[in-house]
Amino acid sequence: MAVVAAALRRCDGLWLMYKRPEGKQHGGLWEFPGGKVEQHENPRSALIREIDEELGLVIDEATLAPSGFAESAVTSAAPQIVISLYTASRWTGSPVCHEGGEYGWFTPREIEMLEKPPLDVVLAHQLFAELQN
Ligand SMILES: Nc1nc2c([nH]c(=O)n2[C@H]2C[C@H](O)[C@@H](COP(=O)(O)OP(=O)(O)OP(=O)(O)O)O2)c(=O)[nH]1
Repeated sequence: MAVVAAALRRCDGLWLMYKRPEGKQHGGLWEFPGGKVEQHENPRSALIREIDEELGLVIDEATLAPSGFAESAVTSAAPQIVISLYTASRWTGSPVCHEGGEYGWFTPREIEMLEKPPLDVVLAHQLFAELQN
């Protein structure tokens, strides 16, 4: 299953993380916001839809920059998840959690400490290691 996620960077250098609503898979954990790519969509249009639905932010496709990739193990128990991460530093609007959950703005060091779903741990490592180089 293809999943897309956004690393939203504010001009003061803080990054947005989304806390998934309790009761959902990975409820209460902090992730890079995003969701599943539907059949008729490409990854960027899916991400723009998800960020609008989840947080009410409007992002221009052209400003998204690919910045990470993670995949779950292949097993017979569940479909494999493949997540593509895109960075954005421009959008329109202020975040509002339309689907429950909450959001916060964090430094990379704070994000390392947040409790995250397994693939978001990988994405955070990749993103912040790349930025330090
Ligand atoms: N971000 C993230 N998602 C993961 C991980 N592992 C894993 O199975 N997923 C799954 C959970 C969801 O099925 C999907 C992310 O899509 P989503 O955010 O739209 O999920 P959701 O439960 O809100 O969607 P829905 O079924 O309610 O439509 O990826 C992980 O480590 N990080």
